[in-house]
Amino acid sequence: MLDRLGCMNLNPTPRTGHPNLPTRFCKIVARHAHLSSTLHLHYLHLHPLDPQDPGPPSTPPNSRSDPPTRPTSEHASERCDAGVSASPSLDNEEDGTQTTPKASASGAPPSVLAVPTLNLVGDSSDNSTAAVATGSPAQNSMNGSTQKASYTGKSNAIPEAKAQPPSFAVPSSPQRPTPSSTIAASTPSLMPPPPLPPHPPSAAAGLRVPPTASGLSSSTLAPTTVRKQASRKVVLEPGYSPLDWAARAANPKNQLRGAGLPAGLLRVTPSMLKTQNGRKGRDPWTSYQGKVYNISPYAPYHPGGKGELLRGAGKDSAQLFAEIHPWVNWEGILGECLVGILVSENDVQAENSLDAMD
Ligand code: HEM
Repeated sequence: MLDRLGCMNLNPTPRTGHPNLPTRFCKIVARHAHLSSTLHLHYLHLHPLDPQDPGPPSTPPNSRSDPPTRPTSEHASERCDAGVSASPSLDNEEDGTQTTPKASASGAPPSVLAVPTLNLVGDSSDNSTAAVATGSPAQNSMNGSTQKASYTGKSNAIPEAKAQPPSFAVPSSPQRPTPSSTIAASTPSLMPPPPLPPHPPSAAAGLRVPPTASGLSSSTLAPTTVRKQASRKVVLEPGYSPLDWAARAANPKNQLRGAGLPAGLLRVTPSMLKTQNGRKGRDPWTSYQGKVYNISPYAPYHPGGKGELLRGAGKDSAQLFAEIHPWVNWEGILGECLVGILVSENDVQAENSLDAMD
């Protein structure tokens, strides 16, 4: 009877949606051979899903006479496992030596029994037979020629094919023997592996400074440390802050140019400027951009100290000023201290000669 079950499992059942069901069922039967009669009934109840299966036999299964040498559990399991693909053994049972009718063949025409026998060998046109051999619905969608290549058509090769299902030739890229390709080869979706990501640029290439037309090198572009000099500001006396100076400069009565000067701007020669150095009771004057300023009133307000400011007395202070604090608004601070304009010695001599002619 178990042998009959194995034979019945050979029938292709693509409509069931679970092609592996017969195989699993046979294994269960092999483990529980003592319940074989009951399971047989269950199977016969499920079996009519096969359109070619006429359904349960007209006679009760237990009324049949099983062959005396077959009903062992091991043999049943072997036949079940092999029965998925072992159609040649079925042929042996279908020959004239087998007198007992098969369970699935009860009332079925001989063509039904011939279905499993033919198609492992080479009938590529019958995909349903190949589905029996593989037991996978997804594999059923594959063409039969591939399965034919896997099954050599010899009965002794069938158990090996069962133990290791045929590979359906999804050519995994030899350049990428990755697990993803293996999965793609074994899964029914057959989705190709994702493309390799582009190689990221190397760190050296990303950090390299491209050559420039100006010829700057990486050492030139390297951050330089700005060395900050210590402040040379002095502590001013109370009442001599920048705001105090601004308040004093805003009052024209303070006469920041100096006492005793004419109302207009003086024409100051370098020799005259040189004598205005702050000594001998003379106010210190300095020139800046062609103009002469009396720096005497600003000296106590100078943040850098009086001594620093008087370094420019009697001469031009443009260079010193630019070296120390070019951002300072000279004219804005010393505008009210303007004495005159700087002229050359020749210009003064010519002017004096003209005055003499008059
Ligand atoms: C001979 C020319 C001068 C010298 C040698 C000189 C020197 C200095 C020095 C050493 C400092 C301190 C800088 C620091 O370390 O913070 C200073 C600050 C200052 N000087 Fe002069 N100075 C001169 C002319 C002037 C003039 C003519 C003015 C005004 C028009 C002026 C306005 C200032 C101001 C406003 C500061 C403060 C700058 C700041 O707060 O950063 N200096 N000066």
